[in-house]
Amino acid sequence: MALLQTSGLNKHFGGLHVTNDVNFDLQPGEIHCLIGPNGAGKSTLFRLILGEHLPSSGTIHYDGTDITTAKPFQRIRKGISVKFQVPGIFKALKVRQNLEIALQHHLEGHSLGEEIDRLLEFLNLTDAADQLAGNLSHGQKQWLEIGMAISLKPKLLLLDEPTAGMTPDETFATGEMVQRLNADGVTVLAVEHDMAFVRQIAQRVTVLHFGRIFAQGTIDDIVADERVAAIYLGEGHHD
Ligand SMILES: Nc1ncnc2c1ncn2[C@@H]1O[C@H](COP(=O)(O)OP(=O)(O)OP(=O)(O)O)[C@@H](O)[C@H]1O
Repeated sequence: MALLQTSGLNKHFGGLHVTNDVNFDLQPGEIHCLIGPNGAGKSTLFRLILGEHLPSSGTIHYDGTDITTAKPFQRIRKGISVKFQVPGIFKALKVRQNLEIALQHHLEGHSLGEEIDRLLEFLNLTDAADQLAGNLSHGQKQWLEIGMAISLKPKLLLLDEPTAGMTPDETFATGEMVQRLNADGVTVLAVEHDMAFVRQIAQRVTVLHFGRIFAQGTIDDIVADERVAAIYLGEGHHD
């Protein structure tokens, strides 16, 4: 059974039909990348899954229950977590303190310290633990964001362009991080423009175009699909 399934999902903003009859599934344990030209409706589909938008019609099932109208916090409680592009870290606090805030609701004392150390190591941030978060490099800030998002031990992690603005080395390290998370059982859905990163992590790729699922398959299927190449033609580089 799918971990997440959207059925006949539609979203209109006034006269604009941004999500168009989307039947999209995520299988438990997969890393899935969502790609498509600018304005294809990727962010809108994310926000529908998170409950930040409600669909105009259609349903969303997650982990055996209908969450179509569930509030965002109810979805978070069910194990859906997100890392957006816009930083949500506390820049004036140390890296360690940021993780402490994220973790303190469900851990305390000794186990809190241990979990922070484990997360710091996982995020390649052990050496930066006592730096102010605002002084981290761009890539390190994104990793701290990922740390905040995974502190709740989600079943499903949504990543919105996780490598935007990163150096190739940071991008590759992020891919390894996502793969380690996935090896721990986390299902991942990433919106991403960097095809090298998509190739590194994706087990399955969905292409959205004008709000519809245009193609789906492995990265090799997608790269070999001339129809997919055609929809990107004429589009400037996006990053
Ligand atoms: N709240 C909103 N109100 C009105 N129109 C919206 C709203 N959110 C998105 N749109 C429109 O829906 C379309 C799809 O936007 P969306 O951000 O989902 O695309 P995207 O594939 O994520 O694009 P990008 O790759 O540029 O981030 C765009 O035309 C956008 O202007």
